[in-house]
Amino acid sequence: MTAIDTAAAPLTGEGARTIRIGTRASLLARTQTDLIASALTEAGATVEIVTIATDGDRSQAAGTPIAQTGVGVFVTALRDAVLAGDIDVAVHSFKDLPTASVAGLTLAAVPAREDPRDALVARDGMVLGELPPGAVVGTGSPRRIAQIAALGLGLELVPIRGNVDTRIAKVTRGELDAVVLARAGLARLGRVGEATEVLDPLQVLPAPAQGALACECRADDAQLAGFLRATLHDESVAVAVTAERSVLGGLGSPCGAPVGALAEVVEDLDDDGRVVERLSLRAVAATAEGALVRGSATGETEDAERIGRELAEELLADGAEPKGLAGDEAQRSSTHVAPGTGDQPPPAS
Ligand SMILES: NCc1[nH]cc(CCC(=O)O)c1CC(=O)O
Repeated sequence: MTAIDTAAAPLTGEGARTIRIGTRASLLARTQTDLIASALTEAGATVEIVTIATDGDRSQAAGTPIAQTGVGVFVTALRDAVLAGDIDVAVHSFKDLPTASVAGLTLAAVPAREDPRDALVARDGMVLGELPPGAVVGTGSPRRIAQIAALGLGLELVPIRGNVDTRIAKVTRGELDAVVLARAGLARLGRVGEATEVLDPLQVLPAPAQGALACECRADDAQLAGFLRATLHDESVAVAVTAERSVLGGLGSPCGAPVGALAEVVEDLDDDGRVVERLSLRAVAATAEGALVRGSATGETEDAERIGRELAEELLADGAEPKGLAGDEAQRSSTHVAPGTGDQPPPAS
């Protein structure tokens, strides 16, 4: 790790240092990074966007199946660039981050979240319930597969990868009857109008942290971390995402396992009729047989981590598989996570 003298120059005003923000090359990643860059510029900072080609992007371009590209490929290159001092900030889709923290990096800000739900893009404007039995639905995510299969609609679920545009094009071209995607990706790309249904979390819970972003910087760059937090951070989102990811961690599952979780900070009345914030959390996990177990919990916002972990314990007691197979959508890499091996790094998704 290179030691960098960052404290000398201010972040705004006369003689300000330029904040270099790293992004993956995909249109969605660049759009998300632009959003963050605009907010920082608005706050008076000078920013530069640096595109980092990740191993995942390179192998995708070369046509390598995701199962051979290893874990965390979409995240590691960005993190390495921050640690090396090539960039100052990494903007990630939060749901792609492994639950383990990385030495030398700090999660400086969790910005406002997009609608976290999943969306269906189907031919002829259909919703899930209108698709005929045998209709072919593209999704490589074990979480989506488990929950959609459980609806008992007789749909054929087929693996699919690629960016948002590639996936929707398979429906437009008639190769698939429908695809399931994160609504947040569609919204950020200005294509939410192409969704034919937004899936009800009562039926399909989104991936932990879906729709949220994570802004990381070097842990020793306290000046920047403080600025990112002051400018971008949304504490309610951070609390919700903490609870959701704690379910994943509590199950011992890598991100991308067949685990759904959705938390919200809601207003409630305490015993004296005062308005208080409370955390509400729902989660779903698959059993080894592919059945679903569901649970929910509420509590104090400051207990987010414990609430998530305890809900995970309940799900385990109800038969949830302790370690699901890896891979939410593009990150599918089930060949990398052998059941029972406890010491592998968690794959990203
Ligand atoms: N696993 C890939 C991935 N990571 C983040 C998003 C979408 C944006 C988000 O969830 O914040 C997607 C695509 C998808 O699931 O459709």
